[in-house]
Amino acid sequence: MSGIPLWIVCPKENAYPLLGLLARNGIQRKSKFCSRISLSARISAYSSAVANPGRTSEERVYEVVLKQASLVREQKREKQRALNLDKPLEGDATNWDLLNASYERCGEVCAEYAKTFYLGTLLMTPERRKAVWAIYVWCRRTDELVDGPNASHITPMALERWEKRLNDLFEGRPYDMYDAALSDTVSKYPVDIQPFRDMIEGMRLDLRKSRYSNFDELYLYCYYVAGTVGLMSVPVMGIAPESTASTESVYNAALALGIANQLTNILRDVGEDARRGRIYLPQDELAKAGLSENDIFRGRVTDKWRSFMKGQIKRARMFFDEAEKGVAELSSASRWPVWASLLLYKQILDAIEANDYNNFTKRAYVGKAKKLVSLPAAYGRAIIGPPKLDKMIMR
Ligand SMILES: CC(C)=CCC/C(C)=C/CC/C(C)=C/CC/C(C)=C/[C@@H]1[C@@H](COP(=O)(O)OP(=O)(O)O)[C@]1(C)CC/C=C(\C)CC/C=C(\C)CCC=C(C)C
Ligand SMILES: [Mn+2]
Repeated sequence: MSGIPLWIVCPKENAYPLLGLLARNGIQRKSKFCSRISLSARISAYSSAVANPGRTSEERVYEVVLKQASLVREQKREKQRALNLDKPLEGDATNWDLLNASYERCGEVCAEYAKTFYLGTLLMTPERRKAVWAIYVWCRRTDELVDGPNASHITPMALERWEKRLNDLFEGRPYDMYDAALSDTVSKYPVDIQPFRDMIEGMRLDLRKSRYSNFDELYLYCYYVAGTVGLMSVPVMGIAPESTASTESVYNAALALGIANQLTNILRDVGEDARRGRIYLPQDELAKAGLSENDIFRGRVTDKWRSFMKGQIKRARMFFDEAEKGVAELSSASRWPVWASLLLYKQILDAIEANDYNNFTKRAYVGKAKKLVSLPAAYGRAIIGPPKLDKMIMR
């Protein structure tokens, strides 16, 4: 990534496995009148046999959702701290200038790599916007480790050093100016380190694994590399004060958006990934559809392939649907960028269909005109806030 130094030092201290078993899902109002069918129940119709006889990946990931949600509730109770969020940074003038310069650099990187998203962040309060930029840059740098120009030199040891560096910045010892911005952000917002560690775990997975036996394995990968982004972002973007949804259910929607985006990314990039020897699609589902690895490497669009792709697209859309239920619960200024990115990414699925499911040699992309139309559409949705509890009860 241009302009971002990727040197990393120090050995790893600890890895952090996912733990836990819990029930979940749907936007749960803080009312007993509203219940929903769980996402997992509906998704399982599209996920063939789950290989893991114990907990599913979804159950394991939900532990992280609950932990993050409880951190947010804890912080809500610390009223004074919450009041400080939009106050100027503390410390002497030099530190303050340096920190501001760090945040500005994060904003520049964000503007360069994700223009639409950057524009959306300009609607947020200055403090929230800077914090989202800092998270964006850390995610981008982490992704660049395994996906960027230096990716062939990246070893598990380099990822260990990156994780050590993450631990240090969470403890207030940043290595460089981008880290300094994130270090400041995580000291001010109730952001847990777990999703950050898990994203690094996703990069480790990318180094050692190029096949996924079933959807359960793929789900975990999608959580690591993208669901984590949702969990990192919500504490900063904030939940609307008038929201009656439970914190967990908003985090669940955020997780669903990350999963939906990553599934879409995988469906878009089937050909490109195959050329790198990677097949992210669940092997058991491919076999069930009568498709072999060679069919993918040869890249022929057959009826079997079309029918397989229809099922995959349907599942990705279910995750988008789940995510959509949560966007209205976010703080008003954060809804627009989230809607914009959701609508834009979801249209990649339409583009795959429009390409007659040829995701081997044709890249599905959303043209400028469609992008432009999506922005006011996103704005229209963003002005709708959380449903009122009395209306929910009457339904
Ligand atoms: C508003 C908004 C989108 C906020 C998120 C900002 C943020 C911190 C983004 C970081 C993204 C990033 C650099 C992730 C690193 C891993 C990665 C590249 C994941 C893939 C993204 C797409 O990138 P791209 O198309 O460039 O992929 P290639 O590198 O070219 O292959 C991902 C597919 C996933 C990114 C995941 C999200 C953007 C999830 C966003 C979820 C929320 C913001 C939660 C919203 C809240 C509710 C309640 C729905
Ligand atoms: Mn990538």
